[in-house]
Amino acid sequence: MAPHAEDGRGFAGGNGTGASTATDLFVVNSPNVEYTDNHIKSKYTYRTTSVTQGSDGKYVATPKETIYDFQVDRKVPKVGVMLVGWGGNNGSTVTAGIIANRRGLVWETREGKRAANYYGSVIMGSTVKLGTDTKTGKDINIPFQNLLPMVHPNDLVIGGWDISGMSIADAMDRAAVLEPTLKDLVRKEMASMKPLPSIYYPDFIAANQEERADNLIPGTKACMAHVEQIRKDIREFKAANGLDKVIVQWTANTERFADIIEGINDTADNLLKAIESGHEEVSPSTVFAVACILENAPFINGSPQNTFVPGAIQLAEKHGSFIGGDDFKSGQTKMKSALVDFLISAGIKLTSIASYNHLGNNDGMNLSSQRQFRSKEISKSNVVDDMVAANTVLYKEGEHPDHTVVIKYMPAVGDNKRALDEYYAEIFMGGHQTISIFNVCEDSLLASPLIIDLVLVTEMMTRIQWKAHGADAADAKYSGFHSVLSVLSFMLKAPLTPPGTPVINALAKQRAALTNIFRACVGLEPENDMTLEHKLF
Ligand SMILES: NC(=O)c1ccc[n+]([C@@H]2O[C@H](COP(=O)([O-])OP(=O)(O)OC[C@H]3O[C@@H](n4cnc5c(N)ncnc54)[C@H](O)[C@@H]3O)[C@@H](O)[C@H]2O)c1
Ligand SMILES: O=P([O-])([O-])O[C@@H]1[C@@H](O)[C@H](O)[C@@H](O)[C@H](O)[C@@H]1O
Repeated sequence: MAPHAEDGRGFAGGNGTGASTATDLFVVNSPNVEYTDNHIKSKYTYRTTSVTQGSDGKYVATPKETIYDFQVDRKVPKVGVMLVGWGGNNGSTVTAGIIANRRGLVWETREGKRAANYYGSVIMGSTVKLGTDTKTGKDINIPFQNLLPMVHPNDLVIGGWDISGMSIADAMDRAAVLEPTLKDLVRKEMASMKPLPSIYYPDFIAANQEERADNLIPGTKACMAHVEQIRKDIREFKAANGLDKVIVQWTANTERFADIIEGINDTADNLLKAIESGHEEVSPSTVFAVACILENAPFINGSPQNTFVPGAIQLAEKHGSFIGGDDFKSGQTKMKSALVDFLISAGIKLTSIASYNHLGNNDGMNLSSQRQFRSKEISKSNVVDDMVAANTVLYKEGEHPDHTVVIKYMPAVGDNKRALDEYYAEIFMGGHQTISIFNVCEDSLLASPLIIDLVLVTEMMTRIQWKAHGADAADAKYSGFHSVLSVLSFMLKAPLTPPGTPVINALAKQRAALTNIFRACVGLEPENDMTLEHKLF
């Protein structure tokens, strides 16, 4: 069958934007779920197990039920996404990809025709189990994008900033990621796309980035004028495109970590004062985060630096703005977060992980600078901590596998990042298992779908509200989720979580959390894979 563009709009109806809504594909038949013109309302019983430990050391496990009311706004808004670093490999590639999907493009390659798709997007390219067919007993799986009334990426309006003034068409050529035949089909549209000037504080990214910095807002350190300019840019982009909301993502270069300094970036008020006073330790990404928080535009950090200093998190909480991060989880780390989960939960004692990769794109060039590499080393190294700590059978308190991360800049391979990993483990009776992986990850083609997923999920979260259910909560008002969107963790290497809450890196758990929170919003139980209906008869 000739390839065709897969935009996942295969269902009739929808909300005018072409995207399907949950009611187009399924309806939940439950006394706990109510559909109105504007909302899906559900009463959801959240079941957990509380554990205490007696003086004898014995655990006591007590099942616990908490009832929530969820409310989902069914109106799919017109959404814009503004990328910081729009002219980069990721920014230009995701832009071309959305245009190609929107237009249903098919292009020639050496292996034959290829059609636009959203492979690599968990929302657009995967399915979730709705339930079991009462007649056949078989699973009924539906596209993830239809679980809730989500924005369709084809409808996203894209813009953004870059310190390089190159048009997005020229940036696409500079990135050298996409086939020439595809580039030719989108070039005209992208040639008219010009990134807005951005802020550039040289000390935060590698010196080798200076030569592309020709599209700048004046000033080389934080100031309120920069915050206000970014806020103005967001407002003007929103107005010019008739948008209902804007989501901002950092896909600009990896910055060095900022020092956390008491009195400077430890609280919201101190951070705002530090920006006003032009403190040199406030990074461009933190300035963007502050601007977005104050403009109530969700801000997602796709890079590993500590953009969200404590003051930024506190400011987001104070304003009820959404933030999320850090660092797209695209290739080597995504594989690691699944493989380590498998090994350790299978009772295999992983004792060392050697992760090496080399790449030749501009990201790699920036990371060839030690301080920027250090940011990436941190985000790539912490991904196993939760899985190790959870298995006290294999690991004593504080014991963990050796873990080395190496990144080398090798221009020749361009965006086709090579990831070489060795996993070494102890197995039964003194044996060892060695797993060696060679993984060519086309960096920007793996990251672009994550940028899309982060927009779609973040936007959906702005339309989900909750309140406690029950008589004593009769006057309770609906609220949004916590400002720090830990639900985004599936797409991120170093998931940011609300202060004091645990970080979950196991990939399967992250996906289950996302799926089951969305299921709860339509009154469906979490997927538990027990399939007792196939065992008890
Ligand atoms: N697979 C992946 O590609 C992947 C995975 C995880 C994280 N990341 C991170 O995503 C980011 C982008 O990756 P990329 O391959 O597109 O890199 P890139 O170097 O091609 O693009 C970064 C862009 O940011 C611009 N820039 C730098 N500082 C800026 C600022 N202050 N304001 C606006 N623009 C600025 C640069 O001019 C460049 O165009 C990097 O930080 C990278 O570490 C990428
Ligand atoms: O996501 P992942 O493949 O583990 O990590 C990748 C690194 O290996 C790579 O060096 C870097 O350039 C990318 O930005 C990305 O962070």
